[in-house]
Amino acid sequence: MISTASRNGSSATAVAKCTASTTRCLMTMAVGVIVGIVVGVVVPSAPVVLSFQSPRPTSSSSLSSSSRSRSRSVHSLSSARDERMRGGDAASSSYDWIRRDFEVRTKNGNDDVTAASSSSSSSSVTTAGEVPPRGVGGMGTRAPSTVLIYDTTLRDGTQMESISVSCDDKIKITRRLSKFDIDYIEAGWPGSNPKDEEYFRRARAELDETTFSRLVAFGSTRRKGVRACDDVQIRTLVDSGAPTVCIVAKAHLWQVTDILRADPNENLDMIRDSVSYLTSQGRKVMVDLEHYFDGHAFDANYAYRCCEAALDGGASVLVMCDTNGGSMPWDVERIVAETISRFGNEDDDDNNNNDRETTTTTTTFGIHCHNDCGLAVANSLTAVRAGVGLVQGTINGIGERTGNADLCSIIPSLALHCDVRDMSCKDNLSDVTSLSRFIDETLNRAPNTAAPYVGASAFAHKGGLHVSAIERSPDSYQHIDPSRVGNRLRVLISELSGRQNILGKMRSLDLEDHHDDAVLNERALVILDRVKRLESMGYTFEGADASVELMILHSTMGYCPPFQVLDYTAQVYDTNVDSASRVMSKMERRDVDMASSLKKDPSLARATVKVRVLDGALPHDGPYLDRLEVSEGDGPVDALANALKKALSPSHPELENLQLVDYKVRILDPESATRAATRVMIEFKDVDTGRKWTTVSVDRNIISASLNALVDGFEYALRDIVAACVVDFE
Ligand SMILES: CC(=O)SCCNC(=O)CCNC(=O)[C@H](O)C(C)(C)COP(=O)(O)OP(=O)(O)OC[C@H]1O[C@@H](n2cnc3c(N)ncnc32)[C@H](O)[C@@H]1OP(=O)(O)O
Ligand SMILES: CC(C)C(=O)C(=O)O
Repeated sequence: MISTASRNGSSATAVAKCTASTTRCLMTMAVGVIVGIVVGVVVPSAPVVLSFQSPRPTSSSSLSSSSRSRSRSVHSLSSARDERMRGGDAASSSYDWIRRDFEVRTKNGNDDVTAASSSSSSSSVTTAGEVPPRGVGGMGTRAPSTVLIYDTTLRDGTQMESISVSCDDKIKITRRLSKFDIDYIEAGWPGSNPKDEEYFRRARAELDETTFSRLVAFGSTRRKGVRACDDVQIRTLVDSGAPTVCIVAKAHLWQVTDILRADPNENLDMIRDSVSYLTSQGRKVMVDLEHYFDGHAFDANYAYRCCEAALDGGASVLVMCDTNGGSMPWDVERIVAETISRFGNEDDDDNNNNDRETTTTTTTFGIHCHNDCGLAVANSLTAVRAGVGLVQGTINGIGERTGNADLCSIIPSLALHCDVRDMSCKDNLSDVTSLSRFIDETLNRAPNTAAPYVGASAFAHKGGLHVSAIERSPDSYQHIDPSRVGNRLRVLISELSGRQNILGKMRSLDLEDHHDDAVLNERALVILDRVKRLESMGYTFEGADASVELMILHSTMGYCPPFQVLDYTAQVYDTNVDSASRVMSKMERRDVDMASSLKKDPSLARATVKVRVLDGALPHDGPYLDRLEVSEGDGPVDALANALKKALSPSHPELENLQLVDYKVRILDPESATRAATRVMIEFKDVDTGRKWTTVSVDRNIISASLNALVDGFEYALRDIVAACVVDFE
């Protein structure tokens, strides 16, 4: 009932004989290897057999002996080209990305970016080797020297679409924020739901006198017509046990009359009574003045009366909120400055009392911004410049609608670009990237790779001109040293790369097997040319570091891949055929197929893989063995991966730790329908070390593209062995 066919690759004979001296090169003959594949989908009366021949793409093929000699003969290239290559002054550049990072700054005895910029800002002339000033710095005279950070990830953050956090995760996040020395953690609204009530019960034990952060319970002013002491919601705030409570109060006259539908004076009473009752219960009270900026524009006097009511009640922090996120930075600056000059303590140097332990006397002003115009961070920093001493925000900027001000941008900006001297979490700045990723991970969100400071792309350099410049000084295209926020510089390889992208990558891999710059340059140009050509065919290398690394390894003298696929077959069986040959309806058939694929029936696909594999220890003149294995799987790619692992593991048991974690397929020219070129990207993980890497391959045959991406992934897993080969060679 099942019929299949296989076809041996012609390469088997091409590499059949090898002596010890030729062993080194044997595995490098992958170019031109023809592998055969058969995909057979069998139905009872009419077996269908599709067969393809697909050469292994040359992206990860090794440098053949002829191409090696090409690499050796680069000195003979035209002198004009040599000149161009040498123009890069490669001999004098160390290109040691991380270690040399900001060497210039430390050489000048100045390790502080802010100080560097402000201290030298009067001079516009720099001498060679000096990092020029950024031009502006500091926050002006009204900015306080101390800024308190108030995190509302667990309250406003959870008001974002698609975010929901369990009580356990809330506790986990609280611990992590406290470890970062966040001053205040607003963790929920105990009057809102049982989960938040439970959270406060449990969190009391977590955040006690010994922990740095102060826990805040959030709520609102009392309801109309109810005494504060009788208001159920206010009661839950007290019962939460949180030492600090923050209540939202309407500060916009129109919102009061038309939305809350309260008398303006009653709203003032609601604010005053609520604050006063909560302070009488021993709580430190903060008031979030909702719609403050719009309310100020509508009727500044009423907005001020709301401030007065809160102060009368004994509030210690007044937070001005840009609730709808529509305020411009200049309006924020003006309104904050006007408010602080009206209510701030003129005798206080900072116009603010930013002592987080204070419960009465002078007032701290705070800011809470939403990101509806993409200005939440700018508005928050502007408010600090105008005098506020407490900034509310969330990790990664999550929050209602388009989110809140992102503390992962605000904290580093205050620490590195402004004159804020005193901020509790400043000493933990290098932990901010890890904090950001922890929150995304816990909330099950895909990280924003372009996030300032903490995103994976925040210090990733792609354009050739940029990379060539940062080779001379990372300052040329970076506003800070990434390590200050726990991030790292990355160089991406793509069709927009220049020679320096490749050279940088080669050096970062420590594969400088040749000390002649001209040879390295030429090799970089060959690889660059190849990258550009392959990307024009649909490859994309910037997300496939492992394939890039292998391409470089394959161009390195002395490199021999640890194995080579000689041929393979992949077969797909249809075991759901009704033996009585009953004709099934389309729907019926689909149900049967779906049921069996969900059962994960491993006999649905079968693959064979024949490999020539380096067996034994280094140096690499150990024996090469041919091994043929067959495996089944949930589909042809799964079966191929299993067969490959089975064939290689006896020689390389470390491959048992290899796990496929992602498999992405993209059709590149959909107009070609089923003939379309397919890009396959596979992500692998070493379960032992947790390390991940991604490979890419493109082919019109999806099975072939998949196999090639698999081969790269397996070869990459063995790169330490092959890297040792390279060093051994010279
Ligand atoms: C700008 C902000 O982000 S504020 C925080 C917003 N966050 C949330 O709303 C999340 C948690 N919310 C909840 O769980 C619920 O909405 C609750 C428990 C607070 C209230 O639920 P309910 O009692 O069913 O009321 P509902 O949500 O339908 O309406 C809100 C009520 O609060 C009133 N209200 C709104 N703001 C205030 C305020 N500052 N002070 C007093 N009452 C207020 C509204 O007028 C309305 O009362 P009304 O219908 O009598 O006029
Ligand atoms: C409750 C306050 C702080 C709020 O979320 C807002 O006004 O946006």
